[in-house]
Amino acid sequence: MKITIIGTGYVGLVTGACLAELGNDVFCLDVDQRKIDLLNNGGIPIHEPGLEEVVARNRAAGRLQFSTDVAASVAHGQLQFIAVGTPPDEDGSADLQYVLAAARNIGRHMDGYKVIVDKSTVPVGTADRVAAALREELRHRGEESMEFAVVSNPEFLKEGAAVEDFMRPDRIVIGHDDSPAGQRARDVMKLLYAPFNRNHERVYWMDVRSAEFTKYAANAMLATRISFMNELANLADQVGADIEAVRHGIGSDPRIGHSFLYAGAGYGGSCFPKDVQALERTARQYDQELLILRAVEAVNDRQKQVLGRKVVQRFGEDLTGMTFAVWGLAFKPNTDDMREAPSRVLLKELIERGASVAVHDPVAMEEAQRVLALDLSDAQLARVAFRKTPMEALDGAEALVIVTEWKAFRSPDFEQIKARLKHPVIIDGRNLFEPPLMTGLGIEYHGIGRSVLTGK
Ligand SMILES: NC(=O)C1=CN([C@@H]2O[C@H](COP(=O)(O)OP(=O)(O)OC[C@H]3O[C@@H](n4cnc5c(N)ncnc54)[C@H](O)[C@@H]3O)[C@@H](O)[C@H]2O)C=CC1
Ligand SMILES: O=C(O)[C@H]1O[C@H](OP(=O)(O)OP(=O)(O)OC[C@H]2O[C@@H](n3ccc(=O)[nH]c3=O)[C@H](O)[C@@H]2O)[C@H](O)[C@@H](O)[C@@H]1O
Repeated sequence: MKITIIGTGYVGLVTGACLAELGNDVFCLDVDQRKIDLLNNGGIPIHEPGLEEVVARNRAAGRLQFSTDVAASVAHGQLQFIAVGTPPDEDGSADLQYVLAAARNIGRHMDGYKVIVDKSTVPVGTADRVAAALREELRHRGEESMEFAVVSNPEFLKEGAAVEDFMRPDRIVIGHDDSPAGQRARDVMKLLYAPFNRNHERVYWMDVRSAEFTKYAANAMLATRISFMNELANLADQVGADIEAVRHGIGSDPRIGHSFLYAGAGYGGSCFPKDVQALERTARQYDQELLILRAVEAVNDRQKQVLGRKVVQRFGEDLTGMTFAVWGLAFKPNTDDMREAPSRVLLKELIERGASVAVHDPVAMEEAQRVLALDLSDAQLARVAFRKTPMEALDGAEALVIVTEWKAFRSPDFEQIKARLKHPVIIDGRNLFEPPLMTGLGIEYHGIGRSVLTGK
């Protein structure tokens, strides 16, 4: 099928590349000329396992092209995926300016039936606004009778596993209306997703508003589980229980399940924080307050400070003259994404208390330099040393603080850690190690919600 993807970011690029991999003819559009040039020169703007190979293979096969040419992009696909950003507005609601701009571009150039697919995460009711923007453009052209349908097809992929998630989705949610154009769109979408739906009934058909809502409900539920566990972990620290034992204990109940129950340094990334806020904002527009989600957000803001708090408890409020080693900067492993990363809150706190930091991340160091320049003053940034290896970050540091659970951090040489640090102290925001093992190695270990095992 001929498909246009508008917005070549995380979601757009992965969607475009994966649909091309299945034999479709895909045209990826972006307004960012540098991004398009990079892709046309064989580069990849994001770190995402497996993506580079899929893009290269399909470009070479002539099934995947990148361009900034709007008219050509509209002409190309009967399916027009909108995968542009929906960042938070000042009040926390989703900013729809890029989505609506994309819709208007389609309306300005289309010359026959199109299926517009809202892939971006957008508030309930957005499909109607997309349709209205498009219709207005058609009216300007005197083409108001031209047929189109807007369907909602939210994306559930995770960064760091995006290609895998897209190719083997747990579910595909598609919302369409019952008009003739909507029914026709359903047939087009059915054909598109047929390869994903061979053995299992993975596609959930519903009305458009329910599909839009499903995306927010999913992210809000996942964020709720994390905040719930983080809050209990802090209590476990107080009462002398082990949150990891508790996690196993409750996860074995199939009604609860094991996934997404890891206590840690708080959730970050481009989606949970913004989507929780946007759903709260939608509720407020209907004079309703989502009390649970307000708490989820507040707990997460507090949890992002947990590592700083543990450093202060151990080393005092004034950290002047001290250096701390920090492993992991990205908001999660296998990505270079630093959006809303808990490491940013930790680094700011340590530096404001007078400390210096020596940091290492396997892939996010370049991106970290960029975002930390926004978070910190020049003088503060001068106190951040970027180290090539995890071990180099340890030299002369008071303690090691772990923020991101990269695989490469899971089996370090503990003797070397002890030898390089001033004190054998690990403050672990992701519970990577077993506390009794650490004690046996002579390491003072501070996990999240595990104080019973360390006597801290
Ligand atoms: N990043 C993720 O893991 C996931 C993101 N989403 C949602 O997908 C949407 C996109 O997110 P990302 O891909 O992360 O954003 P992104 O910021 O990586 O990419 C968006 C792209 O759209 C381009 N763009 C903006 N306006 C445009 C226009 N009028 N025409 C063409 N291109 C335009 C931008 O230049 C940028 O390259 C958001 O709504 C997000 O919430 C959903 C699931 C997963
Ligand atoms: O809408 C989106 O953009 C995406 O948001 C999340 O994906 P993502 O943000 O890439 O990453 P996650 O793996 O969900 O992790 C989010 C944050 O939660 C934290 N987390 C996750 C799981 C857990 O048990 N504990 C925990 O603290 C991670 O460290 C990370 O900071 C969802 O998992 C995807 O399904 C969704 O498509």
